[in-house]
Amino acid sequence: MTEFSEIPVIDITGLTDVPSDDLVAQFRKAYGETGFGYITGHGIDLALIDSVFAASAAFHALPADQKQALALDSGHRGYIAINTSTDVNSAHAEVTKPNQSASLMMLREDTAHDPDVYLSGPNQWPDLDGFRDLMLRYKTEMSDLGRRLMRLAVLAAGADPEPVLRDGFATPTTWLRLLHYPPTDPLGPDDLFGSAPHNDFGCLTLLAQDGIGGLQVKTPAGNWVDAPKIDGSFVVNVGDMLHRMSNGRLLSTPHRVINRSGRERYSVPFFFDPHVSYDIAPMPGTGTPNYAPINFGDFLRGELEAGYDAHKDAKSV
Ligand SMILES: O=C(O)CCC(=O)C(=O)O
Ligand SMILES: [Fe+2]
Repeated sequence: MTEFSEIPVIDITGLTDVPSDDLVAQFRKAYGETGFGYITGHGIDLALIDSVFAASAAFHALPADQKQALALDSGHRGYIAINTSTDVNSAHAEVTKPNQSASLMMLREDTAHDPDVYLSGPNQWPDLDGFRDLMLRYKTEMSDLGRRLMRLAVLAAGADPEPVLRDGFATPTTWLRLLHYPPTDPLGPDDLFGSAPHNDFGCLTLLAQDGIGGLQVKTPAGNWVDAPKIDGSFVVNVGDMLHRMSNGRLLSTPHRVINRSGRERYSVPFFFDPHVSYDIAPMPGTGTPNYAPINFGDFLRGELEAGYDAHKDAKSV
């Protein structure tokens, strides 16, 4: 493992389905050594991102009962209030207290729940003008970016993107989360986190954040490197599923959020994952497999049922 002291910046301006060898090499280095990068030149309109943050602030400012009416459902869509999510599956021993954040989670917008497709269904929308259209537009644009980055990631891992994109990502599982972190007491306990140390479980995370700061990335030696906002960029990181698909070549790196700024912090992670039917396995071209195949839907069911009451109560869905 290579020790690092900063998060690399990668400019993907003009990224097409056939990225340059130089870009693939940059991606391989960043995600093979750090697991995190700032992606610039991504083509998402910055005004669109600003509108999503404004809508998030409007949502979080709603009265508690209106938010609670959208409480997380068995399709993992809805409102997650503060002090209700602890990272119980975290491999990080220090996690004992619930995350100091509230969020609205939106997945793919299906017209109805299909009992044969885990986590299918419609979202729960707040009664705010234009909110649904804005979020669906952002999801569509971010899915397109996710697909382009996934292609780059698969190439960087040394595999052929065509079968992966076709079989895994024709109908991806997407998670759009509007996170709000109230300030935590600067004199409070050391193990009270906005987001406790964790690895992302999926493939790619594309994070937009405000200028407050607080995201930190763990190095192999156990140091924490700040990942503040760089204007016009997304912080993009690899999760556990892409780590397995790459046969360990791309790293899923622990990270956390501590908001001791004294101010409200908002962030918007977008998680880009395969369809639940997809089997996660080391891709051909990545060497002798170090991991057994697992079905993504089965894996998710285990994670969500262990971590969230909304799933414990609804195991049949
Ligand atoms: O809010 C952030 O900056 C990071 C959030 C995060 O790590 C996550 O939602 O997985
Ligand atoms: Fe994360």
